[in-house]
Amino acid sequence: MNTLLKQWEHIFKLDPAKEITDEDLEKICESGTDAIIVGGTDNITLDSVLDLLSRIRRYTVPCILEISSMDAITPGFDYYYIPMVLNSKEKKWMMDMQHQAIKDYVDMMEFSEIFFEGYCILNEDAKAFTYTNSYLPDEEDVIAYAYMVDKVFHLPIFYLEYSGRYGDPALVAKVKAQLQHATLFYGGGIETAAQAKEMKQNADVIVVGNSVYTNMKQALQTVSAVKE
Ligand SMILES: CC(C)=CCC/C(C)=C/CC/C(C)=C/CC/C(C)=C/CC/C(C)=C/CC/C(C)=C/CC/C(C)=C/COP(=O)(O)OP(=O)(O)O
Ligand SMILES: O=P(O)(O)OC[C@@H](O)CO
Ligand SMILES: [Mg+2]
Repeated sequence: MNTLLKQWEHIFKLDPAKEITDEDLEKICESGTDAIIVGGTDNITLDSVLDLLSRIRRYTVPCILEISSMDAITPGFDYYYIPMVLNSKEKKWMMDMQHQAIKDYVDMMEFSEIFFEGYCILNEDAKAFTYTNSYLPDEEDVIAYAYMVDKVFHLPIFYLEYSGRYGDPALVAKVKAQLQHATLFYGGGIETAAQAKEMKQNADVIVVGNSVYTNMKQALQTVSAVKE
């Protein structure tokens, strides 16, 4: 277990398919956030990942590649996060893509840098939801997935993903109560300091993505909101 995971509270997720100016990137990297995840669902190319990586590397903030495509895997990141989508209706998004990638990359995999994430995608309008052919689980399903991540698969991360929409704080609290080992990531629709604070009351780590591209000033305020 990487002890950093237990210390982190706030992460920005930057999408290589979206534009960000050098000035805004500097503000994000120097914001006091604990790490930057590079990731998104579609149009992720090796060139765009490498470009963003080299720009983030001007700063000391830890940089993680969240792998969504086999075409955009590259060395040079501090850590690699690998999603496994628990509520996909297709086994390939939970098991088969990861299985094939391990066959292809096993000789290059440094397991102390690689973290598998049990993903539960709860926003039907998120690209990742459609892309992975997921279904909408009810509360009992979500709690059971949390149990499986924590006690069956022993994954380091359970990721409650509402990408693009602010989620249900009460459900986050129930999931948190279920977890003894896994670190709980919450991501989705966090735009304000108040929302960041509310979700951080139960999630171990909050992830802020889209608001970097829609309201930078507010996005930056989410860092101090969880670290006060
Ligand atoms: C060369 C080298 C040193 C390699 C290092 C070794 C290494 C790390 C090898 C990798 C091994 C491995 C097991 C790879 C896995 C490969 C893979 C493609 C797995 C499938 C992942 C997956 C389930 C993808 C589906 C999409 C998804 C869940 C993406 C997660 C990110 C996410 C949810 C983004 C937000 O999406 P959304 O908001 O809906 O959309 P946009 O932001 O784009 O609008
Ligand atoms: O883009 P937002 O809605 O902030 O979500 C963050 C992250 O969980 C996306 O994978
Ligand atoms: Mg997004």
